[in-house]
Amino acid sequence: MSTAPQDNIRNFSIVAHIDHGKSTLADRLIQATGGLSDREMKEQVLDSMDIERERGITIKAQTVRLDYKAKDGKNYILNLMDTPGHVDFAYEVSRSLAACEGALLVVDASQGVEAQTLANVYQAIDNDLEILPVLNKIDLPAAEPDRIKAQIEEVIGIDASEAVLISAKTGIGIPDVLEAIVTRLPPPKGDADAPLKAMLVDSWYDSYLGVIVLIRVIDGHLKKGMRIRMMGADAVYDVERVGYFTPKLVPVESLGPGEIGFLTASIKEVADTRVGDTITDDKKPTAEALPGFKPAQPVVFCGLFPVDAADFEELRAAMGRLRLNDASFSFEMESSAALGFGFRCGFLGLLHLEIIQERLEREFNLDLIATAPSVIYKILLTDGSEMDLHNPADMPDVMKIEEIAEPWIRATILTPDEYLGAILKLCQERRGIQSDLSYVGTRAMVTYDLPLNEVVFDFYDRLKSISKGYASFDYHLTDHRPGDLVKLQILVNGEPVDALSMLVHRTQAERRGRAMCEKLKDLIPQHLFVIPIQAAIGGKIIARETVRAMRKDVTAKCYGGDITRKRKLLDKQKEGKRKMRQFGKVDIPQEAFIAALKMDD
Ligand SMILES: Nc1nc2c(ncn2[C@@H]2O[C@H](COP(=O)(O)OP(=O)(O)OP(=O)(O)O)[C@@H](O)[C@H]2O)c(=O)[nH]1
Repeated sequence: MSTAPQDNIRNFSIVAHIDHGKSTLADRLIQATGGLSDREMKEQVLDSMDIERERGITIKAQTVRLDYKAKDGKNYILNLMDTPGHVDFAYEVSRSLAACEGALLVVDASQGVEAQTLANVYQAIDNDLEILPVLNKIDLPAAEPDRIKAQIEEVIGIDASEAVLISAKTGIGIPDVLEAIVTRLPPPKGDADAPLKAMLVDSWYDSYLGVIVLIRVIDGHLKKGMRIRMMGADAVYDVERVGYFTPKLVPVESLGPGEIGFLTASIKEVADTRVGDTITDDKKPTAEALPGFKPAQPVVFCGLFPVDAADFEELRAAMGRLRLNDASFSFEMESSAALGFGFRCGFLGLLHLEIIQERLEREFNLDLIATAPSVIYKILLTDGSEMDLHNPADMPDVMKIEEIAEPWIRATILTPDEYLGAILKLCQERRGIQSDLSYVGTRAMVTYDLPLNEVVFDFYDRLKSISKGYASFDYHLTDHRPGDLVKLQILVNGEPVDALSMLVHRTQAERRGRAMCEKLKDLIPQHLFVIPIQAAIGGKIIARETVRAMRKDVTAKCYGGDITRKRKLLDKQKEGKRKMRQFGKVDIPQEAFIAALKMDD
């Protein structure tokens, strides 16, 4: 089978803010071009994982090849790369964009431009992609296509006069999108006669085929049986299979310039493949490698411990399985006086953390305790050396610390005007420094520099709740800045609970400590003795609450009469017991930890 002429190829991504209809549009395009029969067509085929489907968010970038016969009578190959919309996965967006010539910019015609619309479209513009604006949801009575067109021009600065108007839900405008892809997006321009040069876009583990590598061929041809070299990893493999997805897997003999597809080559682990690496012909290598990507670095850390210590090995195995397909998730063993053996885990952000935790609990049936999330602090010691601190429990003695620096982010928030006051207040409380405020029609766009430490604590939930869900938010890491940071410890019955200790800014310590003590007071069940709960910095107690002693046995009020009721109570206690951890003489229920994680002001 010969490879496709480049003039008939279009490679594109869809960029959008969350919920503006990217997945629905992708489904429609697959359906309209006959990639799957109606029977095979399940809702949102590109979102393959259960959790994605349930939450309606796209996590792993996927690619499908569509065959399209255009009005000019020619057959085209359209490669659609799906991209995730959430800030935690911005890295996956950037690598998908690097493999394309064009992008559909999908904007909800009733909502308009949002924070992630901006973040994603700027990435596409930075990658020199041709942008095709698409206004979705025009079936909604609230749709205002003309106003949103003007908004796109004003805010993003691209021509939106010929934006395609569609409803991905009802199917209106889908044929126009397909025609616009062919007529308005450029074809790839590779050199067919040059040595093979391909970009490694993504890789994942498949239980039948082993590691599957998604690639974009730039120049030359990738053929079955050929010996390839991964230039960055400096490894050599023999190609076993070559093909593409429709989304069904279709094997072919070779892929030519401009094509997107996959290869398998007995690669053992996903960790052996580097996203952005250059793949070339080992016999006739390309002269120059592609610039490559920086690997995605975990920015949020937390401890994950099994509720039942006997599940430790199972947890290790489950994490290993998840990591096979998610190189941005990291874990290493950790032991805590309070929680026993577990793992210190690194994530791209809070959503990533929640998803991994949920998958471990749901797919592997594990009961977990998560400690409060933390960021990476850079500590300068008095002896001149530096260290990265991932876990507050490992903080060196304050006498040895010269300076602690924390990561800062640049956040962009778009909001209807009426919520602006409350949002500015929230950012201010979180030590934010305002850097810009402008208006996009009736909506305010505000830019803040914020310490990431203040954002990992429920910032996003608070933002959503004070704006009734209307504010949108996007951020990127900027730098580390020194701050007056202290270690806040929580003592239960005089014993420090290492899993609850955290680094906080001195100005926030009392508020955080007090809130934590108040929460714990309600969450720790009464015992036969009085339990003091204290928050402390160094040796100094800054807040205190008390759990009063219990007076009598819970079953006493059953007077021994109603035996079923008594048994029920005992069962309930047993169930509760399973989820408890012992701290000295005190049992603390799992909810106390979850509450610490979700701590409100
Ligand atoms: N009325 C209407 N609703 C739509 C249309 N397109 C999508 N939706 C709905 O909007 C919601 C979000 O659509 P998705 O396709 O999941 O959005 P998405 O942008 O892929 O979201 P993420 O995968 O989370 O980034 C769903 O409830 C869709 O049914 C449309 O044209 N009209």
